[in-house]
Amino acid sequence: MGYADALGAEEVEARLGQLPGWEVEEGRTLRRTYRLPHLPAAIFAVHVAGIQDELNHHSDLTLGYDTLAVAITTHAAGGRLTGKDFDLAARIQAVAPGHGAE
Ligand SMILES: C[C@H](O)[C@H](O)[C@H]1CNC2=NC(N)=NC(=O)C2=N1
Repeated sequence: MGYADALGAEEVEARLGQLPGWEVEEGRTLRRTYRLPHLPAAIFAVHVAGIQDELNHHSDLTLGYDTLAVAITTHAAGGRLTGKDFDLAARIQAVAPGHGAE
């Protein structure tokens, strides 16, 4: 199985278990909305954008007044979930506390 092949339901659940606060929508999209009450959400968005370019894997980001909503799927897998989606989410999750994102 290649790295960008769609994951099975069991593997999706296992990997989701490592990402508190994230949810899977319709088995196809990995989502989390962060709230940033103290620091600018836009700075967090720029940091996320840099990680995405480094990984060459990109989410849809929605910037709000004090929120950043992240939605991740793999277009090359027909909009299904792959290991790349979970790896990106884990990288975002790792830097979120430094931005006061909760
Ligand atoms: C050519 C380049 O590798 C592709 O377009 C990449 C870029 N970022 C991507 N991001 C996501 N989420 N899915 C993709 O299939 C994808 N493909």
